[in-house]
Amino acid sequence: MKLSQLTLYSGRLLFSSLHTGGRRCVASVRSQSRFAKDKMASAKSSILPISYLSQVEAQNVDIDLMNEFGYEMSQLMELAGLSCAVAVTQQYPRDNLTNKGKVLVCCGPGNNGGDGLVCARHLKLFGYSPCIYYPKRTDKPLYNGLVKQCTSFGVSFTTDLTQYSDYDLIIDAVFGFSFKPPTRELFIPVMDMLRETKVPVVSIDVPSGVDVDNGDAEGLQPDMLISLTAPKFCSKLLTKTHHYLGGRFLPQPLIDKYKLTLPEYPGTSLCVNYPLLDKLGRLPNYQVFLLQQYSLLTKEWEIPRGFHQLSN
Ligand SMILES: NC(=O)C1=CN([C@@H]2O[C@H](COP(=O)(O)OP(=O)(O)OC[C@H]3O[C@@H](n4cnc5c(N)ncnc54)[C@H](OP(=O)(O)O)[C@@H]3O)[C@@H](O)[C@H]2O)[C@H](O)CC1
Ligand SMILES: [K+]
Repeated sequence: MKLSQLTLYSGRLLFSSLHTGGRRCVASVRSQSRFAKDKMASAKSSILPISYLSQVEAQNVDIDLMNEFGYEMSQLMELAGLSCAVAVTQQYPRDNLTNKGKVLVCCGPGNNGGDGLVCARHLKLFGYSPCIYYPKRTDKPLYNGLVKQCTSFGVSFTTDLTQYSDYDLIIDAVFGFSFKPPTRELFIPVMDMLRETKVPVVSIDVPSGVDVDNGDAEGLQPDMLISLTAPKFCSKLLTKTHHYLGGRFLPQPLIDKYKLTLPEYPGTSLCVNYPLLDKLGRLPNYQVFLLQQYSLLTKEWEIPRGFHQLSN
């Protein structure tokens, strides 16, 4: 099945041209296609792409959350790490995985690593078998507590990166939005492993090792990215990556202050699956395909909540 053009307009999913091998599919979209043309002829599309944050903005949002809104870092980290664990269960349900959820969680020295420790604990609670690689531990009460919690929950730790192909998934919680290239020596083995492995890699907040503002076309291209609060500019290069937004803790005044356009979280969800755009601001093909499958399956032509309108 080949979809050659898709337009999202006024909250409805409109197919303007669909080529398919199945007659039933052709018939079922024809009336929608006519509807799409009528609508398009009479109206102008509105554009609501997701907002991106620079490195400095992301750091300022963090500071504002704590200084202006009374959050503690441990609260933010708990919500961030939990949303990552939930997103992983949605994208990679445990029972679909060959080793029933063996996950290597690679944690760095900063808060991104802290998110990884929280995520590992929740994955354990969700029935996965996480194992943590944590080469540079931070001796602060927050991190010592997170390590203790993981140990108490029976999460194991490893210093061995050679057996990575035994895992179903690898979580990249090495560096987040404060990373400054180049990568220092201690982290080169884990960065090499993340780039080379064929095991799906899930990056928390940003793909580790890439320039947060400019990205890196040669850098890590994870299979899944969970952006926290809002995606960072570097994620614009990740057009084949499953993308989720997590960290549901932004108060409206901060959304307004940073002029953020973000998808709505459905109901009580802690994360939302949301497409990243390609360089030209279009949906990448696989996301189009998912939307199309959703519509054909459910016969609903409304965009699932969380998918915003995109321009022509
Ligand atoms: N508001 C939110 O969205 C929240 C996000 N959270 C998560 O926090 C990270 C950002 O955390 P931060 O501690 O500021 O930064 P990092 O985790 O990216 O890493 C900083 C540490 O990494 C070291 N570093 C930096 N560059 C390099 C390098 N090239 N090689 C080796 N090590 C490097 C840095 O060392 P310094 O010596 O330079 O200080 C730090 O040790 C965000 O991305 C989210 O994942 C919060 O959990 C909740 C709120
Ligand atoms: K990361």
